[in-house]
Amino acid sequence: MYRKINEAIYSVGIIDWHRKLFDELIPLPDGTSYNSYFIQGEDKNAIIDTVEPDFVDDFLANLADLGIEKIDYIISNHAEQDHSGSIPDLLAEFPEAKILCSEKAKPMLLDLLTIEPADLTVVADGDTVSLGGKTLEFIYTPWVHWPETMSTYLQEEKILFPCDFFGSHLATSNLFVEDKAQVFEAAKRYYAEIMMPFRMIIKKNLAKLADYQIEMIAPSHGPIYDQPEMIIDLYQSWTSDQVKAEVVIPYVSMHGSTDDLIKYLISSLIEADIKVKPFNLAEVDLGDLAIALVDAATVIFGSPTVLTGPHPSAVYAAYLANVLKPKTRFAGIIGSYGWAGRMTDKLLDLMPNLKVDLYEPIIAKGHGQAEDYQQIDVLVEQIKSDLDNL
Ligand SMILES: Cc1cc2nc3c(=O)[nH]c(=O)nc-3n(C[C@H](O)[C@H](O)[C@H](O)COP(=O)(O)O)c2cc1C
Repeated sequence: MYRKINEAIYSVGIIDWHRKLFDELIPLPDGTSYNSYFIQGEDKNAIIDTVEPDFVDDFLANLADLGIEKIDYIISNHAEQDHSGSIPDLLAEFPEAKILCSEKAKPMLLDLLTIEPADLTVVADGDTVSLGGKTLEFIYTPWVHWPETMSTYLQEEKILFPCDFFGSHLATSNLFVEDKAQVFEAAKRYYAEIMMPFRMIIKKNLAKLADYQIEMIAPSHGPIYDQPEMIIDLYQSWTSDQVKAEVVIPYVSMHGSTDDLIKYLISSLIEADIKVKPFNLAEVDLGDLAIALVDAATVIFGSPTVLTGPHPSAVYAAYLANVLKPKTRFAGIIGSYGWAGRMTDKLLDLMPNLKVDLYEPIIAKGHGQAEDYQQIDVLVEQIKSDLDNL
Protein backbone atom coordinates (compact mmCIF):
# COMPACT_ATOMS: atom_id res chain seq x y z
CA MET A 1 0.00 0.00 0.00
CA TYR A 2 1.21 3.50 -0.75
CA ARG A 3 -0.49 6.86 -0.65
CA LYS A 4 -0.05 9.82 -2.93
CA ILE A 5 0.81 13.19 -1.42
CA ASN A 6 1.24 14.77 -4.85
CA GLU A 7 2.39 13.72 -8.34
CA ALA A 8 5.96 13.19 -7.17
CA ILE A 9 5.73 12.41 -3.45
CA TYR A 10 4.31 9.27 -1.87
CA SER A 11 3.89 7.95 1.63
CA VAL A 12 5.28 4.41 1.54
CA GLY A 13 5.51 3.57 5.26
CA ILE A 14 3.60 1.29 7.59
CA ILE A 15 0.65 1.75 9.93
CA ASP A 16 1.17 -0.32 13.08
CA TRP A 17 -2.40 -0.56 14.37
CA HIS A 18 -1.81 -2.97 17.21
CA ARG A 19 1.45 -1.94 18.88
CA LYS A 20 0.80 -1.39 22.57
CA LEU A 21 4.22 -0.42 23.90
CA PHE A 22 7.16 1.55 22.57
CA ASP A 23 10.72 1.05 23.80
CA GLU A 24 9.14 -1.62 26.09
CA LEU A 25 8.18 1.38 28.20
CA ILE A 26 5.76 3.84 26.66
CA PRO A 27 2.10 2.83 26.35
CA LEU A 28 0.68 3.38 22.87
CA PRO A 29 -3.09 3.70 23.34
CA ASP A 30 -3.56 4.51 19.65
CA GLY A 31 -0.87 2.37 17.95
CA THR A 32 1.64 4.17 15.75
CA SER A 33 3.01 4.44 12.23
CA TYR A 34 6.49 4.40 10.74
CA ASN A 35 6.28 6.86 7.88
CA SER A 36 8.62 6.73 4.96
CA TYR A 37 8.42 9.04 1.97
CA PHE A 38 9.38 8.55 -1.64
CA ILE A 39 10.26 11.62 -3.72
CA GLN A 40 10.67 11.44 -7.49
CA GLY A 41 12.70 14.19 -9.17
CA GLU A 42 13.28 14.67 -12.90
CA ASP A 43 16.64 12.87 -12.70
CA LYS A 44 16.86 11.13 -9.37
CA ASN A 45 14.74 9.94 -6.50
CA ALA A 46 15.00 9.58 -2.73
CA ILE A 47 13.47 7.69 0.16
CA ILE A 48 13.21 9.61 3.40
CA ASP A 49 13.59 7.31 6.40
CA THR A 50 12.51 3.68 6.49
CA VAL A 51 10.37 1.61 8.86
CA GLU A 52 10.56 -0.64 11.91
CA PRO A 53 12.44 -3.72 10.60
CA ASP A 54 9.65 -6.14 11.65
CA PHE A 55 7.69 -4.64 8.76
CA VAL A 56 10.43 -4.57 6.16
CA ASP A 57 8.70 -7.05 3.82
CA ASP A 58 5.54 -4.92 3.74
CA PHE A 59 7.69 -1.84 3.21
CA LEU A 60 9.51 -3.36 0.23
CA ALA A 61 6.13 -4.51 -1.13
CA ASN A 62 4.88 -0.90 -0.93
CA LEU A 63 7.84 0.22 -3.02
CA ALA A 64 7.26 -2.59 -5.51
CA ASP A 65 3.55 -1.61 -5.75
CA LEU A 66 4.65 1.88 -6.65
CA GLY A 67 6.87 0.42 -9.37
CA ILE A 68 10.15 1.71 -7.94
CA GLU A 69 13.03 0.08 -9.79
CA LYS A 70 15.91 2.24 -8.65
CA ILE A 71 16.68 4.38 -5.60
CA ASP A 72 19.37 7.04 -5.69
CA TYR A 73 19.30 8.32 -2.12
CA ILE A 74 18.15 6.97 1.21
CA ILE A 75 17.92 9.89 3.61
CA SER A 76 18.38 8.81 7.22
CA ASN A 77 17.18 11.70 9.36
CA HIS A 78 17.47 9.69 12.57
CA ALA A 79 19.50 6.59 13.42
CA GLU A 80 16.95 4.97 15.75
CA GLN A 81 15.95 1.57 14.43
CA ASP A 82 12.24 2.27 13.95
CA HIS A 83 13.35 4.59 11.12
CA SER A 84 16.75 3.22 10.10
CA GLY A 85 16.25 -0.49 10.79
CA SER A 86 15.07 -1.39 7.30
CA ILE A 87 17.98 0.37 5.57
CA PRO A 88 20.10 -2.82 5.19
CA ASP A 89 17.27 -4.69 3.44
CA LEU A 90 16.47 -1.65 1.32
CA LEU A 91 20.11 -1.41 0.34
CA ALA A 92 20.22 -5.12 -0.52
CA GLU A 93 17.27 -4.53 -2.85
CA PHE A 94 18.67 -1.28 -4.28
CA PRO A 95 22.48 -1.58 -3.98
CA GLU A 96 23.13 1.57 -6.01
CA ALA A 97 21.45 3.76 -3.35
CA LYS A 98 23.58 6.15 -1.31
CA ILE A 99 22.64 6.73 2.32
CA LEU A 100 22.76 10.40 3.31
CA CYS A 101 22.98 11.23 6.99
CA SER A 102 24.30 13.78 9.46
CA GLU A 103 27.88 13.68 10.70
CA LYS A 104 26.87 12.27 14.08
CA ALA A 105 24.52 9.74 12.51
CA LYS A 106 27.26 8.03 10.51
CA PRO A 107 29.00 6.23 13.40
CA MET A 108 25.63 5.52 15.01
CA LEU A 109 24.23 3.88 11.88
CA LEU A 110 27.42 1.80 11.62
CA ASP A 111 27.01 0.75 15.25
CA LEU A 112 23.32 -0.13 14.87
CA LEU A 113 23.05 -1.63 11.39
CA THR A 114 24.94 -4.11 9.27
CA ILE A 115 26.14 -1.64 6.67
CA GLU A 116 29.56 -0.50 5.48
CA PRO A 117 31.14 2.97 5.84
CA ALA A 118 31.25 3.24 2.05
CA ASP A 119 27.43 3.05 1.95
CA LEU A 120 27.17 6.30 3.91
CA THR A 121 27.67 9.88 2.78
CA VAL A 122 27.68 12.62 5.38
CA VAL A 123 25.73 15.78 4.57
CA ALA A 124 26.49 18.98 6.46
CA ASP A 125 23.95 21.38 7.94
CA GLY A 126 22.56 23.41 5.03
CA ASP A 127 23.81 21.06 2.29
CA THR A 128 21.50 20.44 -0.64
CA VAL A 129 20.99 17.62 -3.07
CA SER A 130 19.11 18.04 -6.33
CA LEU A 131 16.86 15.32 -7.66
CA GLY A 132 16.10 17.46 -10.72
CA GLY A 133 13.43 20.06 -10.04
CA LYS A 134 13.34 18.94 -6.43
CA THR A 135 15.97 20.16 -4.02
CA LEU A 136 16.49 18.52 -0.66
CA GLU A 137 18.07 20.69 2.01
CA PHE A 138 19.41 19.12 5.18
CA ILE A 139 18.81 21.04 8.37
CA TYR A 140 20.56 19.84 11.49
CA THR A 141 17.94 19.70 14.25
CA PRO A 142 19.87 17.94 17.00
CA TRP A 143 18.37 16.29 20.07
CA VAL A 144 14.93 15.58 18.73
CA HIS A 145 15.49 13.24 20.46
CA TRP A 146 18.96 11.81 19.81
CA PRO A 147 22.12 13.86 19.21
CA GLU A 148 22.36 13.08 15.49
CA THR A 149 18.87 14.07 14.32
CA MET A 150 18.36 16.20 11.23
CA SER A 151 15.37 17.31 9.17
CA THR A 152 15.06 17.31 5.40
CA TYR A 153 13.38 20.24 3.66
CA LEU A 154 12.03 19.97 0.14
CA GLN A 155 12.60 23.51 -1.10
CA GLU A 156 10.27 23.68 -4.10
CA GLU A 157 7.25 22.21 -2.28
CA LYS A 158 8.17 23.73 1.12
CA ILE A 159 7.70 20.39 2.87
CA LEU A 160 9.61 19.59 6.03
CA PHE A 161 10.44 15.96 6.82
CA PRO A 162 11.56 16.19 10.47
CA CYS A 163 11.38 12.47 11.41
CA ASP A 164 10.46 12.23 15.13
CA PHE A 165 10.25 16.00 15.63
CA PHE A 166 6.52 16.99 15.61
CA GLY A 167 5.54 13.31 15.45
CA SER A 168 2.70 11.49 17.15
CA HIS A 169 2.13 7.84 17.95
CA LEU A 170 -1.17 7.49 16.15
CA ALA A 171 -2.35 4.76 13.83
CA THR A 172 -4.93 6.29 11.52
CA SER A 173 -6.03 5.86 7.94
CA ASN A 174 -5.98 9.66 7.61
CA LEU A 175 -2.90 10.58 5.62
CA PHE A 176 -3.32 14.20 6.77
CA VAL A 177 -4.49 15.55 10.10
CA GLU A 178 -8.29 15.51 10.19
CA ASP A 179 -9.32 15.00 13.80
CA LYS A 180 -7.33 17.83 15.38
CA ALA A 181 -8.32 16.99 18.97
CA GLN A 182 -7.11 13.40 18.53
CA VAL A 183 -3.82 14.53 16.99
CA PHE A 184 -3.38 17.19 19.68
CA GLU A 185 -3.57 14.50 22.38
CA ALA A 186 -1.26 12.07 20.56
CA ALA A 187 1.28 14.77 19.68
CA LYS A 188 1.30 16.10 23.24
CA ARG A 189 1.84 12.59 24.58
CA TYR A 190 4.70 12.16 22.10
CA TYR A 191 6.24 15.49 23.08
CA ALA A 192 5.85 14.68 26.80
CA GLU A 193 7.44 11.27 26.63
CA ILE A 194 10.11 11.80 23.99
CA MET A 195 10.87 15.48 23.51
CA MET A 196 10.26 17.25 26.83
CA PRO A 197 13.74 16.47 28.29
CA PHE A 198 15.22 18.49 25.40
CA ARG A 199 12.91 21.49 25.74
CA MET A 200 15.63 24.13 25.59
CA ILE A 201 17.35 22.75 22.49
CA ILE A 202 13.98 22.20 20.81
CA LYS A 203 13.34 25.91 21.29
CA LYS A 204 16.55 26.59 19.35
CA ASN A 205 15.48 24.17 16.62
CA LEU A 206 12.10 25.92 16.38
CA ALA A 207 13.87 29.27 16.03
CA LYS A 208 16.07 27.81 13.29
CA LEU A 209 13.04 26.46 11.41
CA ALA A 210 11.34 29.86 11.66
CA ASP A 211 13.66 30.95 8.82
CA TYR A 212 11.96 28.48 6.50
CA GLN A 213 8.62 28.74 4.80
CA ILE A 214 6.91 25.49 5.72
CA GLU A 215 3.66 24.53 4.04
CA MET A 216 3.57 20.92 5.15
CA ILE A 217 5.21 18.87 7.89
CA ALA A 218 5.55 15.17 7.15
CA PRO A 219 6.84 13.48 10.30
CA SER A 220 7.86 9.85 10.61
CA HIS A 221 5.13 8.94 13.12
CA GLY A 222 1.48 9.93 12.81
CA PRO A 223 -0.43 11.93 10.22
CA ILE A 224 0.98 14.69 8.02
CA TYR A 225 0.29 18.32 8.96
CA ASP A 226 -1.01 20.12 5.88
CA GLN A 227 -1.67 23.10 8.15
CA PRO A 228 1.67 23.05 9.97
CA GLU A 229 1.03 26.14 12.06
CA MET A 230 -1.07 23.91 14.35
CA ILE A 231 1.83 21.77 15.51
CA ILE A 232 4.40 24.59 15.35
CA ASP A 233 2.20 26.71 17.64
CA LEU A 234 1.75 23.79 20.02
CA TYR A 235 5.51 23.19 20.17
CA GLN A 236 6.07 26.91 20.77
CA SER A 237 3.66 26.75 23.68
CA TRP A 238 4.93 23.48 25.18
CA THR A 239 8.57 24.57 25.02
CA SER A 240 7.89 28.11 26.27
CA ASP A 241 8.62 29.02 29.87
CA GLN A 242 4.92 29.64 30.49
CA VAL A 243 3.16 27.25 32.87
CA LYS A 244 -0.55 26.71 33.43
CA ALA A 245 -2.34 27.19 36.72
CA GLU A 246 -2.84 23.46 37.25
CA VAL A 247 -1.93 21.06 40.03
CA VAL A 248 -0.82 17.56 39.06
CA ILE A 249 -1.12 15.00 41.85
CA PRO A 250 0.63 11.66 41.32
CA TYR A 251 -0.17 9.58 44.41
CA VAL A 252 -0.42 6.06 45.76
CA SER A 253 -1.85 4.65 48.96
CA MET A 254 -1.88 1.11 50.36
CA HIS A 255 -4.36 1.40 53.21
CA GLY A 256 -6.16 4.65 52.51
CA SER A 257 -4.37 7.15 54.77
CA THR A 258 -2.52 9.00 52.02
CA ASP A 259 -5.59 8.58 49.87
CA ASP A 260 -7.78 10.43 52.41
CA LEU A 261 -5.28 13.30 52.62
CA ILE A 262 -5.07 13.53 48.85
CA LYS A 263 -8.88 13.41 48.48
CA TYR A 264 -9.12 16.31 50.89
CA LEU A 265 -6.44 18.21 48.95
CA ILE A 266 -8.26 17.61 45.67
CA SER A 267 -11.64 18.85 46.93
CA SER A 268 -10.05 21.84 48.67
CA LEU A 269 -8.23 22.82 45.46
CA ILE A 270 -11.42 22.47 43.44
CA GLU A 271 -13.29 24.60 45.99
CA ALA A 272 -10.54 27.18 45.56
CA ASP A 273 -11.27 27.10 41.82
CA ILE A 274 -7.96 25.48 40.93
CA LYS A 275 -7.58 22.90 38.14
CA VAL A 276 -6.50 19.51 39.50
CA LYS A 277 -5.19 16.44 37.68
CA PRO A 278 -4.86 13.47 40.05
CA PHE A 279 -3.17 10.22 38.98
CA ASN A 280 -3.41 7.08 41.07
CA LEU A 281 0.02 5.56 40.46
CA ALA A 282 -1.25 2.05 41.17
CA GLU A 283 -3.10 2.04 37.86
CA VAL A 284 -1.87 5.06 35.90
CA ASP A 285 -0.87 5.20 32.24
CA LEU A 286 2.39 7.06 32.84
CA GLY A 287 1.97 8.75 29.45
CA ASP A 288 -1.11 10.56 30.82
CA LEU A 289 0.96 11.74 33.78
CA ALA A 290 3.75 12.89 31.44
CA ILE A 291 1.21 14.86 29.36
CA ALA A 292 -0.05 16.61 32.48
CA LEU A 293 3.51 17.50 33.46
CA VAL A 294 4.13 19.32 30.15
CA ASP A 295 2.71 22.62 31.33
CA ALA A 296 1.38 22.34 34.90
CA ALA A 297 2.79 24.86 37.37
CA THR A 298 2.52 22.60 40.40
CA VAL A 299 3.02 18.96 41.29
CA ILE A 300 2.13 17.40 44.64
CA PHE A 301 3.30 13.82 45.21
CA GLY A 302 1.41 11.53 47.58
CA SER A 303 3.05 8.44 49.06
CA PRO A 304 3.05 6.27 52.16
CA THR A 305 6.33 5.21 53.74
CA VAL A 306 7.39 1.73 52.59
CA LEU A 307 10.56 0.12 53.92
CA THR A 308 11.83 3.54 55.05
CA GLY A 309 11.28 5.24 51.67
CA PRO A 310 8.55 6.16 49.22
CA HIS A 311 6.22 3.54 47.75
CA PRO A 312 8.01 2.05 44.68
CA SER A 313 5.27 3.40 42.39
CA ALA A 314 6.01 6.90 43.70
CA VAL A 315 9.73 6.23 43.18
CA TYR A 316 9.06 5.37 39.55
CA ALA A 317 6.90 8.46 39.01
CA ALA A 318 9.48 10.73 40.68
CA TYR A 319 12.29 9.20 38.63
CA LEU A 320 10.27 9.73 35.47
CA ALA A 321 9.42 13.33 36.38
CA ASN A 322 13.12 13.95 37.01
CA VAL A 323 14.32 12.61 33.66
CA LEU A 324 11.50 14.25 31.69
CA LYS A 325 12.52 17.63 33.20
CA PRO A 326 9.14 19.36 33.10
CA LYS A 327 9.00 23.12 33.63
CA THR A 328 7.11 22.68 36.93
CA ARG A 329 7.62 25.63 39.31
CA PHE A 330 6.21 24.37 42.63
CA ALA A 331 6.23 20.96 44.31
CA GLY A 332 5.04 19.35 47.49
CA ILE A 333 4.80 15.97 49.19
CA ILE A 334 1.95 14.54 51.21
CA GLY A 335 2.19 11.14 52.86
CA SER A 336 1.78 8.83 55.78
CA TYR A 337 4.07 6.67 57.90
CA GLY A 338 3.75 4.09 60.65
CA TRP A 339 6.79 4.44 62.85
CA ALA A 340 9.84 6.00 61.14
CA GLY A 341 11.44 6.57 57.78
CA ARG A 342 12.92 9.05 55.33
CA MET A 343 10.24 9.02 52.67
CA THR A 344 10.35 12.76 51.94
CA ASP A 345 14.13 13.04 51.62
CA LYS A 346 14.38 9.94 49.50
CA LEU A 347 11.66 11.16 47.15
CA LEU A 348 13.31 14.57 46.81
CA ASP A 349 16.70 12.96 46.19
CA LEU A 350 15.18 11.38 43.09
CA MET A 351 14.27 14.74 41.55
CA PRO A 352 17.36 16.99 41.40
CA ASN A 353 16.38 18.19 37.92
CA LEU A 354 13.15 19.78 39.09
CA LYS A 355 13.90 23.44 39.69
CA VAL A 356 10.96 24.02 42.00
CA ASP A 357 9.98 25.95 45.08
CA LEU A 358 9.19 23.25 47.60
CA TYR A 359 6.22 23.46 49.94
CA GLU A 360 6.58 22.18 53.49
CA PRO A 361 5.89 18.41 53.30
CA ILE A 362 2.79 17.14 55.12
CA ILE A 363 3.43 13.70 56.57
CA ALA A 364 0.79 12.16 58.83
CA LYS A 365 1.41 9.42 61.33
CA GLY A 366 -1.04 6.74 60.26
CA HIS A 367 -4.42 8.16 59.46
CA GLY A 368 -4.24 11.95 59.25
CA GLN A 369 -5.24 13.99 62.30
CA ALA A 370 -6.99 17.38 62.39
CA GLU A 371 -3.65 19.23 62.28
CA ASP A 372 -2.62 17.41 59.10
CA TYR A 373 -5.81 18.57 57.42
CA GLN A 374 -5.23 22.11 58.70
CA GLN A 375 -1.78 21.97 57.10
CA ILE A 376 -3.44 21.02 53.82
CA ASP A 377 -5.69 24.09 54.16
CA VAL A 378 -2.55 26.23 54.50
CA LEU A 379 -0.94 24.45 51.53
CA VAL A 380 -4.00 25.14 49.36
CA GLU A 381 -3.80 28.84 50.26
CA GLN A 382 -0.12 28.90 49.30
CA ILE A 383 -0.80 27.09 46.03
CA LYS A 384 -3.62 29.50 45.22
CA SER A 385 -1.48 32.53 45.90
CA ASP A 386 1.42 31.14 43.81
CA LEU A 387 -0.86 30.29 40.89
CA ASP A 388 -2.56 33.67 41.04
CA ASN A 389 0.88 35.28 40.76
CA LEU A 390 2.16 33.29 37.80
C1 LIG B 1 5.03 -3.10 53.18
C2 LIG B 1 4.97 -1.97 54.16
C3 LIG B 1 6.13 -1.38 54.58
C4 LIG B 1 6.11 -0.32 55.47
N1 LIG B 1 7.28 0.25 55.86
C5 LIG B 1 7.25 1.30 56.71
C6 LIG B 1 8.45 1.94 57.12
O1 LIG B 1 9.55 1.58 56.74
N2 LIG B 1 8.37 3.00 57.98
C7 LIG B 1 7.18 3.44 58.44
O2 LIG B 1 7.13 4.41 59.16
N3 LIG B 1 6.01 2.85 58.06
C8 LIG B 1 6.03 1.79 57.21
N4 LIG B 1 4.87 1.20 56.84
C9 LIG B 1 3.60 1.66 57.41
C10 LIG B 1 2.90 2.61 56.47
O3 LIG B 1 3.74 3.67 56.07
C11 LIG B 1 1.70 3.20 57.19
O4 LIG B 1 0.80 2.13 57.48
C12 LIG B 1 1.00 4.27 56.41
O5 LIG B 1 0.00 4.86 57.22
C13 LIG B 1 0.35 3.69 55.17
O6 LIG B 1 -0.22 4.73 54.42
P1 LIG B 1 -1.35 4.41 53.34
O7 LIG B 1 -2.60 4.05 54.10
O8 LIG B 1 -1.52 5.65 52.56
O9 LIG B 1 -0.88 3.24 52.53
C14 LIG B 1 4.88 0.13 55.98
C15 LIG B 1 3.70 -0.48 55.54
C16 LIG B 1 3.75 -1.50 54.65
C17 LIG B 1 2.46 -2.14 54.19
